[in-house]
Amino acid sequence: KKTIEIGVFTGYSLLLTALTIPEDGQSENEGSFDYAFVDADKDNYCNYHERLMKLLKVGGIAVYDNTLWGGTVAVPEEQVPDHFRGSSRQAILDLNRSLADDPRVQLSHVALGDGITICRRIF
Ligand SMILES: C[S@@+](CC[C@H](N)C(=O)[O-])C[C@H]1O[C@@H](n2cnc3c(N)ncnc32)[C@H](O)[C@@H]1O
Repeated sequence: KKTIEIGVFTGYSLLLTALTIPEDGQSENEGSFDYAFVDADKDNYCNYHERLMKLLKVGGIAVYDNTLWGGTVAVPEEQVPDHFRGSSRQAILDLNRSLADDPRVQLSHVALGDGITICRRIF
């Protein structure tokens, strides 16, 4: 019912969320969000994750977009095309590693679009 989105742009993904939440859905407060969708500046994904671990309730879901980064997260460094290189790709690699090591969440990676990672806060 309570959702937050970081990186709204056209509002396309936010609209999908808005159409899905119940009529009495709303947005605010620490430890109380059911759902978060993150599709903003990749350099801050790890920071957003730390904030969301406080904002989400236990059992709440955070979804991170672009976690395949064009598939280059699974490509040897020397084979990554130049236009995929840079701080954003490094930030996605850092996020993927830190989520895999994060005992606060259960993870599911979905190879949909540019990759989404679904995290459920478990404590
Ligand atoms: C890829 S777009 C998001 C697309 C959106 N999910 C949609 O369905 O249209 C990324 C958005 O993140 C925003 N953004 C970038 N850095 C941000 C920041 N530090 N804080 C909040 N939003 C940010 C950009 O302005 C842009 O609107």
